[in-house]
Amino acid sequence: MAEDLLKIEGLYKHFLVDKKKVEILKNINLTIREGEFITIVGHSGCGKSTLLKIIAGLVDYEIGSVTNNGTKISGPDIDRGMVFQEHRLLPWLSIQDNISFGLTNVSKQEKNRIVTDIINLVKLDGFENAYPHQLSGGMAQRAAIARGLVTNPRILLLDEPFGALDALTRIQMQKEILKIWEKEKTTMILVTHDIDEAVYLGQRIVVMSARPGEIKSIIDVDTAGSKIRGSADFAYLTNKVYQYFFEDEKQELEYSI
Ligand SMILES: Nc1ncnc2c1ncn2[C@@H]1O[C@H](COP(=O)(O)OP(=O)(O)OP(=O)(O)O)[C@@H](O)[C@H]1O
Repeated sequence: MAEDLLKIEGLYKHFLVDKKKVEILKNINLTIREGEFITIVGHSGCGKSTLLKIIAGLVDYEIGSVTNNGTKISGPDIDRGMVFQEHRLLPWLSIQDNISFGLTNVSKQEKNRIVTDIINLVKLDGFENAYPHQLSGGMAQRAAIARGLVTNPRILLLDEPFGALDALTRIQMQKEILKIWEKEKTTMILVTHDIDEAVYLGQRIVVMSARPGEIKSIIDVDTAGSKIRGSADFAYLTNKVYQYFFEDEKQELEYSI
């Protein structure tokens, strides 16, 4: 059994908007084990990105505790890489320079070796010297994933990484991120509003309520069949998430009839 790595306990978060307190996250409790692939699915605005940013150390919180390997998270660290929906590559740097940007304290030779390996991993060989505008959306997102992985983080946080891609590229990228996860064994936490994606990628699926985001359910994806789109297991799981996802709306609908 893998070790517990990330522990979120009794986490609450609010933002002040127009001097008014807006509750964003409510009593989040979640323990993530080393090497797990966790997907977090929830309605737009339920606080998924905020939760990821708190784990990344980019946003603070009022109540609760978030620890990484027993240490309270108090800011960003190379231990936690992040990939956003937009690739955020620097347009004036080549792909290899973008990827190696965060690599400090290594010799030039070591840097070249690491970047070559990671470029192979994300299948961008031949495009080392290209610039971001010369890549397709999927390729740019692969470069962003490479940049997130280049420091060999223990945890990779993925905030809707495939959200801006067309449906076919998205499916391709989902397959690729699974292969990368299987090879690198990095703990991955991916936020999405796509139920299909959450089921296909996650070993556990965290389903959140609408804002203020609370965890409604954590679903284990434990059969091989559940990774095969079109299988009965896959359909069963997507339906299960769907039920949780639209529970509130169903209730509202029932009340209004
Ligand atoms: N810096 C901020 N200041 C004030 N409010 C914020 C800030 N960041 C986020 N919010 C608000 O917090 C809520 C949750 O935002 P968040 O981006 O975490 O949601 P999300 O679930 O990731 O949504 P989406 O799927 O649409 O990206 C939203 O209502 C948003 O307006």
